[in-house]
Formats: sequence, structure tokens, C-alpha cells
Amino acid sequence: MSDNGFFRAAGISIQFGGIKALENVSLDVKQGEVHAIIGPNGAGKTTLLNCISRQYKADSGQVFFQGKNILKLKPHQVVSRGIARTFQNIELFKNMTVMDNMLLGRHSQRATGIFSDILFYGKARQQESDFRLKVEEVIDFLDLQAYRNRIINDVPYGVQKNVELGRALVMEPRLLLLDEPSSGLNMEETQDLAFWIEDIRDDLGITIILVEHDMRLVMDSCDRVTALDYGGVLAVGEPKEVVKNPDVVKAYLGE
Ligand SMILES: Nc1ncnc2c1ncn2[C@@H]1O[C@H](COP(=O)(O)OP(=O)(O)OP(=O)(O)O)[C@@H](O)[C@H]1O
Repeated sequence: MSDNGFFRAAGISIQFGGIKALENVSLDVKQGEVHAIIGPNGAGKTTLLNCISRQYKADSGQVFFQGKNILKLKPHQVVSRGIARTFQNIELFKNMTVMDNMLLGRHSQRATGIFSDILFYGKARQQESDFRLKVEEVIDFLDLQAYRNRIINDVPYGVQKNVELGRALVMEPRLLLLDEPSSGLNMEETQDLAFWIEDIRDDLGITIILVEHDMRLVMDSCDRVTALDYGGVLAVGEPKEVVKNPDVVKAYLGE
């Protein structure tokens, strides 16, 4: 178990055909930290995130979140336990508005079904207005007011990335998984992202695991780093230590 028992993946292995994408990988994340997973292309970073969120089924290993093993859960059950995520390629409904995309995220969490909605109309209505309130809160938090009624296809890429982040936040997660949040962003947008990450951790109290290639963002925004290469862990520690680790330097620069 990690220092405060918040999150631990232990001995995760998965292979595709003959390719060992991850072999006996462990990841410890403390509550309240921003933890980066770094490594060269094909190192297994996204695969690890996918095993945690259960998009992929690991061949072996355990994932403990707040003391419970979540490795047998379905992806939506993982979300209900308090783990939300974003994807490397934005996965939004491109012909719907910013607001509706966020509401959809929240609806996947609804506690009432269609029959109870009919029987307990008042309760369903209350739930709907709670959803809207939460979505409005996140729209304010991420400064998305100007875009709330715009169609996703019509807003800049950087805003789309923020909406995806918002859709994860409306789930009110305790742990947020971000897959390459800075990819496709310009320098200014990446700086803004660094502020959002800090605010999400400090103001919302959400722990973050992010897969990231932008080393400046990793150095500026992350508390700890796990470096992977060829499906194995190379190093774990504070960003300034990990980037100096000879194995990590070698993995990035080649022999
Ligand atoms: N669904 C899949 N089917 C087959 N092979 C896969 C699948 N997912 C990942 N892999 C393989 O597993 C290895 C690790 O891939 P992964 O996407 O996790 O790397 P990564 O570190 O996230 O790379 P990048 O930085 O380029 O996104 C690669 O060899 C990849 O081709």
C-alpha cells in the first residue's frame, strides 16, 4: 500500500500478441499529489492508464484505490468509485454544445433509472438541477462561460481539451487520470494548463496522474514522477531527481 493507502497499482502485466506492453509495473500515488508518468514513445504509459481505468484488462496485477481492489471492476464502476479520465485524442460529441457534453458526462453518474424517474419525478428533477449546478460550477472554474452554448466542432482545439477536462471534473472524482493533456496545445495554453492542474489539486483537492511528454510541464507542475521504458519502471521520485537518473537519460537519448 502507498504511504497513505490512497492508490497503488502493483505488478501490472499485459501483452498484446507477442508484445509485452507492461511487465510487473507498480505505481504508488499519494493523496493530494500530481504524479507524472513519463517515458519514450511506446514505453507503456497510456497502457498503464488504460489498465487503471479498465479500458484494458491487465493479464496480472492488482490496483488498489482507497483500500479496495478495483481491477475487476467495469470502466463505469471505476468512475463511480471516484476515478475519472481524459483521453489522448479528444473524445467529445463534436456536434453537441460544450454544456451538453458536460451534462452527458454527469448523466453517466445518475442514480435514478427511467422507471424511478417516472415514479419519482420530483427526485429526478432535483437530480437534473443538481447536475446543471455542478456543470455550471465547472464551467466557471475552467473559464468556459464564453463557450457554454457553442458546438464543439466550432471551438478552438485548446478549448475542446478544456471541455474534456471539464467533463471529467463534473464526475467529482477523487483521482483524475489525464492522458497527454498538453498535446496539441500552444505554449500559452500549456501554461494555462499548468495553472488548472495546480488549482485542481489545491482548490478541488483532487489527486492527479498524468501521462505527459512536455518536460517543462512535468518539472513545473508535478510532485513526483514514474519513468517507464519498454513496459518496465526505470525510476520513481521527484521530477528533478528522475530527469537526472542515468537510465532515464539513456532511454530518452538512446545509447
Ligand atoms: N490495443 C493495443 N493493441 C496492440 N498493441 C498495443 C495496444 N495498446 C498498446 N499497444 C502496444 O503496447 C506498447 C505500449 O503502448 P502505449 O500506447 O502504452 O505507449 P506510450 O508510452 O503511451 O506511447 P506514446 O507516448 O507514443 O503514446 C506499444 O508497443 C504499443 O504498440
